[in-house]
Amino acid sequence: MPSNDSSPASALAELRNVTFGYGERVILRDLSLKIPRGKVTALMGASGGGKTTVLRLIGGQYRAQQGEVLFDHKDVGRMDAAGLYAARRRMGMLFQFGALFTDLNVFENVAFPLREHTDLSDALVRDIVLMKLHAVGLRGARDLMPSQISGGMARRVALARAIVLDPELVMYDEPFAGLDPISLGTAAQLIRQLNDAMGLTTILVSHDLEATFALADHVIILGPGVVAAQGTPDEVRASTDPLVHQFVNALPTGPVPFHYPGPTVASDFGPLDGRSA
Ligand SMILES: Nc1ncnc2c1ncn2[C@@H]1O[C@H](COP(=O)(O)OP(=O)(O)OP(=O)(O)O)[C@@H](O)[C@H]1O
Repeated sequence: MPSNDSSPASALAELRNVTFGYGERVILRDLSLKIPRGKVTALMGASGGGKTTVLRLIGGQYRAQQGEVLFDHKDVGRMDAAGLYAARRRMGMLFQFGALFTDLNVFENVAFPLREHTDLSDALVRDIVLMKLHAVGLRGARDLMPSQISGGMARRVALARAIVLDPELVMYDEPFAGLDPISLGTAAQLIRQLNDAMGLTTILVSHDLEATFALADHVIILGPGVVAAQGTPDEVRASTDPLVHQFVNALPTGPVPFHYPGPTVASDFGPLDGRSA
């Protein structure tokens, strides 16, 4: 049953006044948000708003230019290589499209993080991999190659791989992209079940409003670089913020601009120097 508890003590990850840009272009401006422990938090918002960037900051792939990115109360941006490696060991990630290694079979794809990060015996690796594959309904598909399974199955293999190290935090970046409705429903149910059965904390970046609102305990809508709304799915749905209204009602017009920022129309289409209009 979804519940909502975002008291400070229960945050597993947190951004405090984070400013981050790629080069000159500022993507996140003084952004603060909390990822409550044990919950499924959906991070949503218009394309390019910085959702994947937030995951990359929590995962330590990038460092904030200002502010703190905390994982279990420690600043990821200040960790040395060993600290970061240890923190990442506690995180599972499924990045966009959850690509599998095409030259490894299903079993070896899921076993990969175990072989990289542990020196467990082959017998133990086999038991853990089969347990995770069982959890996603694919124990019987262990010997198949990625080319022999459907897109929905591949996503479930990627889910099994994301949780194979028994992470505390699992981050899914668009796990539903490109799935048919049945596979999408299965993936959504699995994300919920894995979160609850394994006592995980989940961050889910998704554009699928219906599936995500049905699944999440806590929803954060990012506007351009800031939190536009957060709360339970019902609270966010009821928000009167114009950007949130546009987003949850999938309206083509509103504060989210159609055009990527650039030169004015007049300067792009106006007369060229030396050319007659
Ligand atoms: N490595 C990079 N170098 C330069 N700019 C980048 C890089 N990665 C992302 N960006 C830019 O940063 C902005 C935010 O990107 P990000 O992927 O975090 O957004 P998003 O909200 O996840 O978008 P989407 O929903 O489309 O995946 C985008 O405008 C993107 O073009």
